[in-house]
Amino acid sequence: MALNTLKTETRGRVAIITLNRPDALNALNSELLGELRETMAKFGDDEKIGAIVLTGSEKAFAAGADIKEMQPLDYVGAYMNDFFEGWSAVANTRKPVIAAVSGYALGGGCELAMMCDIIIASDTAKFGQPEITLGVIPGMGGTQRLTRAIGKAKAMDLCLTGRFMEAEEAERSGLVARVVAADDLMATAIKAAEKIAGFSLPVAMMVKESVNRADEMTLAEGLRFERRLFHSLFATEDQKEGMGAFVEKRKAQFKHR
Ligand SMILES: CC(C)(O)CC(=O)SCCNC(=O)CCNC(=O)[C@H](O)C(C)(C)COP(=O)(O)OP(=O)(O)OC[C@H]1O[C@@H](n2cnc3c(N)ncnc32)[C@H](O)[C@@H]1OP(=O)(O)O
Repeated sequence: MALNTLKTETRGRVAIITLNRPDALNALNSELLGELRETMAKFGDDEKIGAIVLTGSEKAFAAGADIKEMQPLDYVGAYMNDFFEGWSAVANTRKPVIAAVSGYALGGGCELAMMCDIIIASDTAKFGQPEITLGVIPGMGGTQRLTRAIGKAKAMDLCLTGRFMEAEEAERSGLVARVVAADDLMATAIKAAEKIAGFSLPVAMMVKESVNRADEMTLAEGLRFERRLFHSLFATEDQKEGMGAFVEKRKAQFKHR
């Protein structure tokens, strides 16, 4: 498939997807969504890939959904097409995804970063949900995922004022896992992805699934869900290998089985 709005490459077991609409600060349009869905599905199905890094440009991870594409929408059109529902496929990617964020991550850009599992930001990153300035509210999860990530006080502040939050505040608030110098962003994100991809893939996928359940379940349900997944891992070769390697004082060689 020829890609117009993305670039992709693989490095060992890590896939790197770069948003590539430089003239529009990587604004998220339908074409980009289609290509991102296909690419995520392709890497999701590829047994040789253990983790994905999603990034943008130095100036913008993504400056939001494409306002020029949205502007002519009417209510019936938006409702009948369930506009933005397509992003659920990206959020539901089962392999670990790291967002490497530099520059603007606004509106849908911030929401896309929050669909990923770990956000690593450069010290130039700016996060925000400025939809209120356009006469709308966030529509790709901003009011929900941001509130879960940073709490009601900060989420209300960002969504109601539309102000941008610098990387340091984003890390302090719990949105961002790590902040690094801009020059180190990709190396740091790829190194973290390589680390994850070196572990057992089914185990990494179960970690992701179980942590994500914390947002959806009561504590009692979540603890039971986690424990059942834990029990199931004793049926895998990788549990035998991981624990065997520890006991034998050697490095584990996981087979993803
Ligand atoms: C998914 C939802 C429902 O939650 C909704 C959204 O995501 S709504 C969009 C939220 N995002 C925004 O409101 C940010 C819009 N962009 C900006 O405010 C500024 O571009 C900026 C502050 C990020 C950067 O400003 P500046 O450096 O001055 O660059 P510009 O000249 O403004 O932009 C360059 C170029 O990119 C186009 N652009 C930027 N953002 C978008 C966008 N979200 N959609 C479409 N196009 C965008 C901008 O129009 C410029 O292009 P030209 O007009 O020069 O062709």
